[in-house]
Amino acid sequence: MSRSFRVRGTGQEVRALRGVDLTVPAGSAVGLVGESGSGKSTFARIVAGLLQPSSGELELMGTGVAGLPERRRRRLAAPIQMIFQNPRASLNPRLPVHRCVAEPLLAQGVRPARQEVLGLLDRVGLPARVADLHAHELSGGQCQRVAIARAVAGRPALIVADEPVSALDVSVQALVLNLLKDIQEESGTSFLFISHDLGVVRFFCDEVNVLYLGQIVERGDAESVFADPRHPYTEALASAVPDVSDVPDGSGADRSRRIVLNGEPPRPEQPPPGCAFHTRCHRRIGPICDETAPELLPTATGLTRCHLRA
Ligand SMILES: Nc1ncnc2c1ncn2[C@@H]1O[C@H](COP(=O)(O)OP(=O)(O)OP(=O)(O)O)[C@@H](O)[C@H]1O
Repeated sequence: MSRSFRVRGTGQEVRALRGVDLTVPAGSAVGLVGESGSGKSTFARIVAGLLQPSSGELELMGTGVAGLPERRRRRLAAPIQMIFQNPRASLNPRLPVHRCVAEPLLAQGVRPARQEVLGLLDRVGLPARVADLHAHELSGGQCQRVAIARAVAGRPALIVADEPVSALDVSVQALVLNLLKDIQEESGTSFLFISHDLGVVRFFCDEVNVLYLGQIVERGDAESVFADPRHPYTEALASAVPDVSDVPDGSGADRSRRIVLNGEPPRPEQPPPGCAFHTRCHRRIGPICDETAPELLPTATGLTRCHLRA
């Protein structure tokens, strides 16, 4: 699917997504990784029904949603829950925590018993007293736990987690990630997991999709994409992930292997001709990269969009 925006003032068109085709199979965790502006949130918002694609179609549980009456579309989308980057902003500040958590159930016409809500809070590691507090009385990590309790309350088929740990302190990130992983493994809920951090996506996901300027440039199972990246952009992302086994004192990344990309990503309203990545690529092989857009083609382990490694 594709999605464009008109920039106010200039009237220029931003092609935020350019033919992104992605499936989240039941029970699996699919990751979408890329820099800021690559189109990750646009994709998440389309899946969550907050935005329409400009072309292409979203299918939920095998049914295309385009042209469906609103009530039917809502019913199809009911088993989808979102977890956002900013946990405090995603909770209604006027409601106590127990009401925030109960929201998806109330939307389904079910009024949960207090005990059920306390059980959900317990599942995300929060004590019962938190139920009567408001978002402003909680830490960022606690807010994200509440948001997770709310997301799982209605037993969703799919959770779209858009940068769920990026706004949290590093010390809390691992706790929240482990919690999400436990939930995924216990409940079999499918996840579309979005992050700019390939290390986080590798930990969480079965399959990884790498997005660059609104296009998927690599897809494969998480371990192969990380250990044997086929696209130079993925290679650079992977090299930035600290590998404690690389350095004698185990303190962080081996900087000698780190690939630093040249410059900022090009502006999405003016993507470069040829391969969109050629302006920053450390493996550019010649004019073909500057002039001809590579297709997303199969490799031994997945798909890649690169003249060099297809
Ligand atoms: N409503 C909008 N109007 C105009 N341009 C938009 C709109 N929403 C997104 N864009 C543009 O689309 C491109 C993709 O944005 P998107 O937020 O999907 O990227 P992202 O990968 O999620 O980045 P970030 O991590 O910074 O949120 C960006 O260039 C952004 O400026």
